[in-house]
Amino acid sequence: MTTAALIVAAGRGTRAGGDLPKQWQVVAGRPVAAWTLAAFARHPRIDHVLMVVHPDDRALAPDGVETVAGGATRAASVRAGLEALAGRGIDKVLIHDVARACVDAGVIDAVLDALDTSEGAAPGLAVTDALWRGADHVTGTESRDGLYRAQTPQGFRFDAILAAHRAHPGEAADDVAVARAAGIGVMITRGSEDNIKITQPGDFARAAAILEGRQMTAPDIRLGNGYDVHRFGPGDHVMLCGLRVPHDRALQGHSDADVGMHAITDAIYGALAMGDIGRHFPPGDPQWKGAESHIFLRHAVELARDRGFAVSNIDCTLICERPKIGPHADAMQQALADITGLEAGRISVKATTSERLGFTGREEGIAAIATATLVKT
Ligand SMILES: Nc1ccn([C@@H]2O[C@H](COP(=O)(O)OP(=O)(O)OP(=O)(O)O)[C@@H](O)[C@H]2O)c(=O)n1
Ligand SMILES: C[C@](O)(CO)[C@H](O)COP(=O)(O)O
Repeated sequence: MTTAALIVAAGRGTRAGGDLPKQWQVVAGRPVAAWTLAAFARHPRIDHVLMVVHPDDRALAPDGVETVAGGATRAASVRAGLEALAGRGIDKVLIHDVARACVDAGVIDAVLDALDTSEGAAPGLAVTDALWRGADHVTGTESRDGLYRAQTPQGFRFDAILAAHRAHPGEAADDVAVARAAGIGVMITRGSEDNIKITQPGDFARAAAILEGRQMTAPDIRLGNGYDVHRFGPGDHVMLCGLRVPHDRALQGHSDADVGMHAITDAIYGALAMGDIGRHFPPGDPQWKGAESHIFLRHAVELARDRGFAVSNIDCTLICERPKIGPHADAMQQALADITGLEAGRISVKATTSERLGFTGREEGIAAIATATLVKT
Protein backbone atom coordinates (compact mmCIF):
# COMPACT_ATOMS: atom_id res chain seq x y z
CA MET A 1 0.00 0.00 0.00
CA THR A 2 1.41 3.39 -0.98
CA THR A 3 -0.04 6.41 0.77
CA ALA A 4 0.46 10.02 -0.30
CA ALA A 5 -0.36 13.28 1.44
CA LEU A 6 -1.52 16.12 -0.78
CA ILE A 7 -1.20 19.47 0.99
CA VAL A 8 -3.07 22.29 -0.73
CA ALA A 9 -1.21 25.56 -0.20
CA ALA A 10 -2.08 27.67 -3.25
CA GLY A 11 -4.55 30.01 -1.54
CA ARG A 12 -3.88 33.69 -0.93
CA GLY A 13 -4.95 33.80 2.72
CA THR A 14 -6.79 37.10 2.26
CA ARG A 15 -8.88 36.76 5.44
CA ALA A 16 -5.82 36.15 7.62
CA GLY A 17 -4.05 39.36 6.53
CA GLY A 18 -0.31 40.02 6.75
CA ASP A 19 2.39 40.74 4.19
CA LEU A 20 2.54 37.14 2.95
CA PRO A 21 -0.13 34.48 2.39
CA LYS A 22 -0.84 32.85 5.76
CA GLN A 23 0.96 29.57 4.94
CA TRP A 24 4.30 31.37 4.66
CA GLN A 25 3.93 33.42 7.85
CA VAL A 26 5.89 32.27 10.90
CA VAL A 27 4.11 30.66 13.85
CA ALA A 28 5.97 29.24 16.87
CA GLY A 29 9.30 29.72 15.09
CA ARG A 30 8.51 28.09 11.72
CA PRO A 31 6.36 28.95 8.70
CA VAL A 32 2.84 27.52 8.90
CA ALA A 33 3.58 25.33 5.84
CA ALA A 34 6.67 23.84 7.53
CA TRP A 35 4.59 22.72 10.54
CA THR A 36 1.98 21.16 8.27
CA LEU A 37 4.57 19.43 6.12
CA ALA A 38 6.38 18.05 9.19
CA ALA A 39 3.18 16.42 10.50
CA PHE A 40 2.91 14.33 7.33
CA ALA A 41 6.59 13.92 6.41
CA ARG A 42 7.42 12.35 9.78
CA HIS A 43 4.31 10.16 9.89
CA PRO A 44 5.43 6.53 9.53
CA ARG A 45 2.43 5.53 7.38
CA ILE A 46 2.87 8.31 4.79
CA ASP A 47 5.17 7.43 1.90
CA HIS A 48 5.14 10.64 -0.11
CA VAL A 49 4.13 14.28 0.34
CA LEU A 50 3.18 16.66 -2.48
CA MET A 51 2.48 20.34 -1.84
CA VAL A 52 0.32 22.37 -4.22
CA VAL A 53 1.50 25.99 -4.28
CA HIS A 54 0.63 29.19 -6.11
CA PRO A 55 2.89 29.64 -9.16
CA ASP A 56 4.32 32.84 -7.57
CA ASP A 57 5.19 31.02 -4.32
CA ARG A 58 7.37 28.13 -5.48
CA ALA A 59 10.50 29.62 -3.89
CA LEU A 60 8.70 29.87 -0.53
CA ALA A 61 7.94 26.14 -0.26
CA PRO A 62 9.86 24.26 2.46
CA ASP A 63 13.11 22.63 1.33
CA GLY A 64 12.88 19.13 -0.04
CA VAL A 65 9.14 18.91 -0.67
CA GLU A 66 7.85 18.18 -4.19
CA THR A 67 5.61 21.00 -5.42
CA VAL A 68 3.12 21.46 -8.22
CA ALA A 69 1.30 24.64 -9.31
CA GLY A 70 -2.25 25.10 -8.00
CA GLY A 71 -5.37 26.61 -9.52
CA ALA A 72 -7.76 29.48 -8.90
CA THR A 73 -9.93 27.57 -6.41
CA ARG A 74 -9.24 24.97 -3.72
CA ALA A 75 -10.90 22.29 -5.84
CA ALA A 76 -8.72 23.21 -8.84
CA SER A 77 -5.62 23.00 -6.64
CA VAL A 78 -6.64 19.57 -5.35
CA ARG A 79 -7.26 18.41 -8.92
CA ALA A 80 -3.80 19.64 -10.00
CA GLY A 81 -2.22 17.71 -7.14
CA LEU A 82 -4.14 14.52 -7.87
CA GLU A 83 -3.20 14.70 -11.57
CA ALA A 84 0.47 15.09 -10.58
CA LEU A 85 0.23 11.95 -8.43
CA ALA A 86 -1.62 9.89 -11.06
CA GLY A 87 0.20 6.87 -12.46
CA ARG A 88 2.57 6.58 -9.51
CA GLY A 89 0.95 3.56 -7.87
CA ILE A 90 -0.64 5.55 -5.02
CA ASP A 91 -3.34 3.57 -3.21
CA LYS A 92 -4.53 6.07 -0.60
CA VAL A 93 -4.35 9.85 -0.57
CA LEU A 94 -4.89 12.27 2.30
CA ILE A 95 -5.90 15.75 1.13
CA HIS A 96 -5.08 18.41 3.69
CA ASP A 97 -5.29 22.21 4.04
CA VAL A 98 -1.88 23.76 4.63
CA ALA A 99 -3.69 26.13 6.98
CA ARG A 100 -4.39 23.26 9.42
CA ALA A 101 -0.84 23.29 10.79
CA CYS A 102 -1.75 21.77 14.17
CA VAL A 103 -2.95 18.44 12.80
CA ASP A 104 -1.58 15.55 14.85
CA ALA A 105 -0.69 11.92 14.21
CA GLY A 106 -3.82 10.65 15.97
CA VAL A 107 -6.13 12.47 13.56
CA ILE A 108 -4.10 11.19 10.58
CA ASP A 109 -4.08 7.61 11.92
CA ALA A 110 -7.84 7.57 12.42
CA VAL A 111 -8.41 8.53 8.78
CA LEU A 112 -5.90 5.95 7.54
CA ASP A 113 -7.45 3.22 9.68
CA ALA A 114 -10.94 4.02 8.36
CA LEU A 115 -9.68 3.79 4.77
CA ASP A 116 -9.04 0.08 5.32
CA THR A 117 -12.80 -0.47 5.24
CA SER A 118 -14.19 2.65 3.57
CA GLU A 119 -13.48 4.36 0.21
CA GLY A 120 -13.44 7.73 1.98
CA ALA A 121 -12.88 9.02 5.52
CA ALA A 122 -12.53 12.45 7.10
CA PRO A 123 -12.29 13.93 10.59
CA GLY A 124 -15.23 15.82 12.03
CA LEU A 125 -16.32 17.28 15.35
CA ALA A 126 -19.93 17.04 16.45
CA VAL A 127 -21.48 20.48 16.84
CA THR A 128 -21.99 21.07 20.57
CA ASP A 129 -23.22 24.69 20.61
CA ALA A 130 -26.82 25.64 19.90
CA LEU A 131 -27.32 26.91 16.34
CA TRP A 132 -29.10 30.18 15.59
CA ARG A 133 -30.33 31.69 12.40
CA GLY A 134 -30.37 35.48 12.05
CA ALA A 135 -28.22 38.56 11.61
CA ASP A 136 -28.41 41.30 14.28
CA HIS A 137 -31.21 39.45 16.00
CA VAL A 138 -31.95 35.76 16.38
CA THR A 139 -34.73 34.84 14.00
CA GLY A 140 -34.76 31.12 14.68
CA THR A 141 -32.87 28.11 15.97
CA GLU A 142 -31.66 25.04 14.10
CA SER A 143 -31.21 21.52 15.35
CA ARG A 144 -27.61 20.55 15.88
CA ASP A 145 -28.44 16.84 15.77
CA GLY A 146 -26.24 14.99 13.33
CA LEU A 147 -24.20 18.09 12.42
CA TYR A 148 -20.41 18.01 12.27
CA ARG A 149 -17.66 20.58 11.72
CA ALA A 150 -15.57 19.26 8.82
CA GLN A 151 -11.79 19.05 9.08
CA THR A 152 -8.92 17.72 7.01
CA PRO A 153 -7.06 15.49 6.12
CA GLN A 154 -9.82 14.00 4.01
CA GLY A 155 -8.69 10.57 2.86
CA PHE A 156 -9.71 8.49 -0.10
CA ARG A 157 -8.76 5.54 -2.25
CA PHE A 158 -6.68 7.35 -4.84
CA ASP A 159 -8.31 6.16 -8.07
CA ALA A 160 -11.80 6.86 -6.72
CA ILE A 161 -11.13 10.48 -5.69
CA LEU A 162 -9.19 11.24 -8.90
CA ALA A 163 -12.17 10.04 -10.97
CA ALA A 164 -14.54 12.00 -8.71
CA HIS A 165 -12.60 15.26 -9.17
CA ARG A 166 -12.36 14.72 -12.94
CA ALA A 167 -16.14 14.34 -13.01
CA HIS A 168 -16.70 17.43 -10.83
CA PRO A 169 -15.21 20.57 -12.42
CA GLY A 170 -15.90 23.80 -10.54
CA GLU A 171 -15.86 24.74 -6.85
CA ALA A 172 -16.81 22.42 -4.00
CA ALA A 173 -17.03 22.92 -0.24
CA ASP A 174 -14.40 20.23 0.25
CA ASP A 175 -13.25 16.86 -1.13
CA VAL A 176 -15.94 15.04 0.83
CA ALA A 177 -18.52 16.94 -1.24
CA VAL A 178 -16.74 15.92 -4.45
CA ALA A 179 -16.54 12.33 -3.29
CA ARG A 180 -20.18 12.13 -2.26
CA ALA A 181 -21.27 13.57 -5.62
CA ALA A 182 -19.51 10.56 -7.16
CA GLY A 183 -21.19 8.11 -4.81
CA ILE A 184 -18.14 7.50 -2.60
CA GLY A 185 -19.05 6.68 0.99
CA VAL A 186 -17.22 8.80 3.57
CA MET A 187 -16.76 7.66 7.15
CA ILE A 188 -16.54 10.33 9.87
CA THR A 189 -13.46 9.88 12.06
CA ARG A 190 -12.40 11.56 15.29
CA GLY A 191 -11.39 15.19 14.69
CA SER A 192 -9.51 17.39 17.13
CA GLU A 193 -10.27 20.81 18.65
CA ASP A 194 -6.59 21.61 18.05
CA ASN A 195 -6.89 20.90 14.30
CA ILE A 196 -7.92 24.50 13.60
CA LYS A 197 -7.77 26.13 10.20
CA ILE A 198 -5.85 29.39 10.37
CA THR A 199 -8.38 31.68 8.72
CA GLN A 200 -8.62 34.98 10.61
CA PRO A 201 -5.72 37.09 12.05
CA GLY A 202 -6.44 35.88 15.61
CA ASP A 203 -5.94 32.26 14.56
CA PHE A 204 -2.14 32.67 14.36
CA ALA A 205 -1.97 33.16 18.14
CA ARG A 206 -4.23 30.13 18.73
CA ALA A 207 -2.04 27.97 16.49
CA ALA A 208 1.12 29.26 18.20
CA ALA A 209 -0.27 28.35 21.64
CA ILE A 210 -1.09 24.82 20.47
CA LEU A 211 2.26 24.23 18.75
CA GLU A 212 4.34 25.81 21.52
CA GLY A 213 2.42 23.82 24.12
CA ARG A 214 3.30 20.63 22.28
CA GLN A 215 6.96 21.57 22.10
CA MET A 216 6.94 21.94 25.87
CA THR A 217 5.33 18.56 26.49
CA ALA A 218 6.83 16.43 23.70
CA PRO A 219 10.34 15.40 24.75
CA ASP A 220 13.12 15.72 22.19
CA ILE A 221 14.74 12.28 22.27
CA ARG A 222 17.74 11.34 20.10
CA LEU A 223 19.13 7.87 19.49
CA GLY A 224 22.64 7.18 18.21
CA ASN A 225 24.65 4.08 17.40
CA GLY A 226 28.38 3.45 17.30
CA TYR A 227 30.58 0.62 16.02
CA ASP A 228 34.33 0.10 16.36
CA VAL A 229 36.98 -2.56 15.83
CA HIS A 230 40.59 -2.84 17.06
CA ARG A 231 43.07 -5.57 16.17
CA PHE A 232 45.16 -7.52 18.67
CA GLY A 233 48.93 -7.15 18.97
CA PRO A 234 51.50 -8.01 21.58
CA GLY A 235 50.85 -6.94 25.16
CA ASP A 236 49.59 -7.99 28.57
CA HIS A 237 46.24 -6.20 28.95
CA VAL A 238 43.35 -4.59 27.08
CA MET A 239 41.46 -1.40 27.95
CA LEU A 240 37.73 -2.09 27.69
CA CYS A 241 35.01 0.37 28.74
CA GLY A 242 37.48 2.24 30.95
CA LEU A 243 38.77 -0.87 32.71
CA ARG A 244 42.25 -2.40 32.48
CA VAL A 245 41.67 -6.12 31.90
CA PRO A 246 44.66 -8.48 32.08
CA HIS A 247 45.04 -10.46 28.84
CA ASP A 248 47.78 -12.23 26.90
CA ARG A 249 47.51 -9.68 24.07
CA ALA A 250 46.75 -5.95 23.72
CA LEU A 251 44.49 -3.99 21.37
CA GLN A 252 46.36 -1.77 18.94
CA GLY A 253 45.35 1.74 17.97
CA HIS A 254 46.36 5.35 17.83
CA SER A 255 44.86 5.91 21.30
CA ASP A 256 44.57 3.34 24.09
CA ALA A 257 42.31 1.34 21.70
CA ASP A 258 39.38 1.09 24.12
CA VAL A 259 37.02 -0.29 21.51
CA GLY A 260 33.95 -0.23 23.79
CA MET A 261 34.41 3.36 24.85
CA HIS A 262 34.96 4.38 21.22
CA ALA A 263 31.67 2.78 20.16
CA ILE A 264 29.85 4.54 23.01
CA THR A 265 31.47 7.88 22.16
CA ASP A 266 30.45 7.50 18.52
CA ALA A 267 26.89 6.65 19.58
CA ILE A 268 26.66 9.97 21.44
CA TYR A 269 28.15 11.92 18.53
CA GLY A 270 25.71 10.06 16.28
CA ALA A 271 22.71 11.03 18.40
CA LEU A 272 23.85 14.65 18.12
CA ALA A 273 24.41 14.20 14.34
CA MET A 274 27.92 15.54 14.94
CA GLY A 275 30.16 13.05 13.19
CA ASP A 276 32.46 10.61 14.96
CA ILE A 277 35.64 10.42 17.04
CA GLY A 278 37.82 10.80 13.95
CA ARG A 279 36.24 14.17 13.22
CA HIS A 280 36.80 15.54 16.73
CA PHE A 281 40.15 13.80 17.41
CA PRO A 282 41.85 13.21 14.02
CA PRO A 283 43.98 10.01 14.09
CA GLY A 284 46.75 11.86 12.23
CA ASP A 285 47.12 14.37 15.08
CA PRO A 286 50.12 13.34 17.24
CA GLN A 287 48.60 14.88 20.40
CA TRP A 288 46.09 11.99 20.57
CA LYS A 289 48.76 9.25 20.26
CA GLY A 290 48.24 6.87 23.16
CA ALA A 291 45.45 9.11 24.52
CA GLU A 292 43.19 7.65 27.18
CA SER A 293 39.75 7.18 25.65
CA HIS A 294 37.89 8.77 28.54
CA ILE A 295 39.01 12.09 26.99
CA PHE A 296 36.85 11.32 23.93
CA LEU A 297 33.86 10.13 25.93
CA ARG A 298 33.96 13.14 28.27
CA HIS A 299 34.10 15.40 25.20
CA ALA A 300 31.01 13.76 23.67
CA VAL A 301 29.06 14.03 26.94
CA GLU A 302 30.04 17.69 27.32
CA LEU A 303 29.08 18.41 23.72
CA ALA A 304 25.67 16.89 24.41
CA ARG A 305 25.34 18.97 27.57
CA ASP A 306 26.33 22.16 25.71
CA ARG A 307 23.54 21.47 23.24
CA GLY A 308 21.00 21.00 26.00
CA PHE A 309 20.93 17.18 26.04
CA ALA A 310 21.46 14.71 28.87
CA VAL A 311 22.60 11.16 28.16
CA SER A 312 19.72 9.00 29.34
CA ASN A 313 21.17 5.52 28.87
CA ILE A 314 23.97 3.62 27.15
CA ASP A 315 24.03 0.01 25.95
CA CYS A 316 27.30 -1.50 24.74
CA THR A 317 27.99 -4.99 23.41
CA LEU A 318 31.57 -6.26 23.16
CA ILE A 319 32.15 -9.01 20.59
CA CYS A 320 35.09 -11.27 21.42
CA GLU A 321 35.99 -14.81 22.40
CA ARG A 322 38.45 -13.64 25.06
CA PRO A 323 38.92 -12.04 27.53
CA LYS A 324 35.67 -13.07 29.22
CA ILE A 325 33.69 -9.90 29.91
CA GLY A 326 31.04 -11.16 32.36
CA PRO A 327 33.27 -11.01 35.46
CA HIS A 328 34.23 -7.41 34.62
CA ALA A 329 30.90 -6.03 33.39
CA ASP A 330 29.87 -4.40 36.70
CA ALA A 331 33.23 -2.70 37.06
CA MET A 332 33.06 -1.47 33.46
CA GLN A 333 29.59 -0.03 34.05
CA GLN A 334 30.92 1.77 37.15
CA ALA A 335 33.96 3.08 35.25
CA LEU A 336 31.70 4.46 32.52
CA ALA A 337 29.38 5.94 35.15
CA ASP A 338 32.32 7.77 36.74
CA ILE A 339 33.35 9.21 33.36
CA THR A 340 29.90 10.19 32.10
CA GLY A 341 28.30 11.25 35.37
CA LEU A 342 25.39 8.82 34.75
CA GLU A 343 24.17 6.43 37.41
CA ALA A 344 25.54 2.94 36.74
CA GLY A 345 21.99 1.61 36.36
CA ARG A 346 21.67 3.58 33.13
CA ILE A 347 24.71 1.89 31.60
CA SER A 348 24.75 -1.64 30.23
CA VAL A 349 27.88 -3.55 29.20
CA LYS A 350 27.43 -7.05 27.84
CA ALA A 351 29.30 -9.35 25.52
CA THR A 352 28.88 -12.07 22.98
CA THR A 353 31.19 -14.36 21.08
CA SER A 354 30.82 -14.77 17.33
CA GLU A 355 30.83 -18.57 17.65
CA ARG A 356 34.49 -18.60 16.54
CA LEU A 357 33.43 -17.13 13.18
CA GLY A 358 35.11 -14.20 11.48
CA PHE A 359 37.92 -12.00 12.78
CA THR A 360 36.57 -11.89 16.32
CA GLY A 361 36.11 -15.68 16.27
CA ARG A 362 39.73 -16.13 15.19
CA GLU A 363 40.75 -13.74 18.00
CA GLU A 364 42.32 -11.27 15.62
CA GLY A 365 40.58 -8.36 17.30
CA ILE A 366 37.57 -7.12 19.29
CA ALA A 367 34.49 -5.36 17.93
CA ALA A 368 31.98 -3.25 19.87
CA ILE A 369 28.56 -1.81 19.11
CA ALA A 370 26.79 0.76 21.28
CA THR A 371 23.55 2.70 21.49
CA ALA A 372 23.03 5.94 23.38
CA THR A 373 19.82 7.85 24.07
CA LEU A 374 19.92 11.61 24.61
CA VAL A 375 17.04 13.63 26.03
CA LYS A 376 16.68 17.42 25.71
CA THR A 377 16.70 18.87 29.21
N1 LIG B 1 -6.88 28.43 -5.04
C1 LIG B 1 -6.71 27.84 -3.87
C2 LIG B 1 -7.43 28.23 -2.74
C3 LIG B 1 -7.20 27.61 -1.52
N2 LIG B 1 -6.25 26.65 -1.45
C4 LIG B 1 -5.95 26.02 -0.17
O1 LIG B 1 -7.12 25.50 0.41
C5 LIG B 1 -7.03 25.53 1.83
C6 LIG B 1 -8.29 26.03 2.48
O2 LIG B 1 -8.58 27.32 2.00
P1 LIG B 1 -8.68 28.66 2.87
O3 LIG B 1 -8.42 28.43 4.29
O4 LIG B 1 -9.92 29.34 2.46
O5 LIG B 1 -7.37 29.42 2.34
P2 LIG B 1 -7.25 30.68 1.42
O6 LIG B 1 -8.03 30.50 0.20
O7 LIG B 1 -5.76 30.88 1.28
O8 LIG B 1 -7.84 31.80 2.38
P3 LIG B 1 -8.73 33.05 2.01
O9 LIG B 1 -10.05 32.51 1.57
O10 LIG B 1 -8.83 33.82 3.28
O11 LIG B 1 -8.03 33.82 0.93
C7 LIG B 1 -5.80 26.37 2.17
O12 LIG B 1 -4.81 25.50 2.63
C8 LIG B 1 -5.45 27.02 0.86
O13 LIG B 1 -4.05 27.28 0.69
C9 LIG B 1 -5.56 26.28 -2.59
O14 LIG B 1 -4.69 25.40 -2.51
N3 LIG B 1 -5.80 26.87 -3.78
C1 LIG C 1 -11.87 21.76 3.60
C2 LIG C 1 -12.17 22.57 4.83
O1 LIG C 1 -11.02 22.69 5.61
C3 LIG C 1 -13.18 21.79 5.66
O2 LIG C 1 -13.46 22.47 6.83
C4 LIG C 1 -12.67 23.95 4.49
O3 LIG C 1 -13.93 23.86 3.91
C5 LIG C 1 -11.72 24.71 3.56
O4 LIG C 1 -11.66 26.07 3.86
P1 LIG C 1 -12.68 27.21 3.36
O5 LIG C 1 -12.50 28.33 4.33
O6 LIG C 1 -14.05 26.63 3.40
O7 LIG C 1 -12.22 27.56 1.98
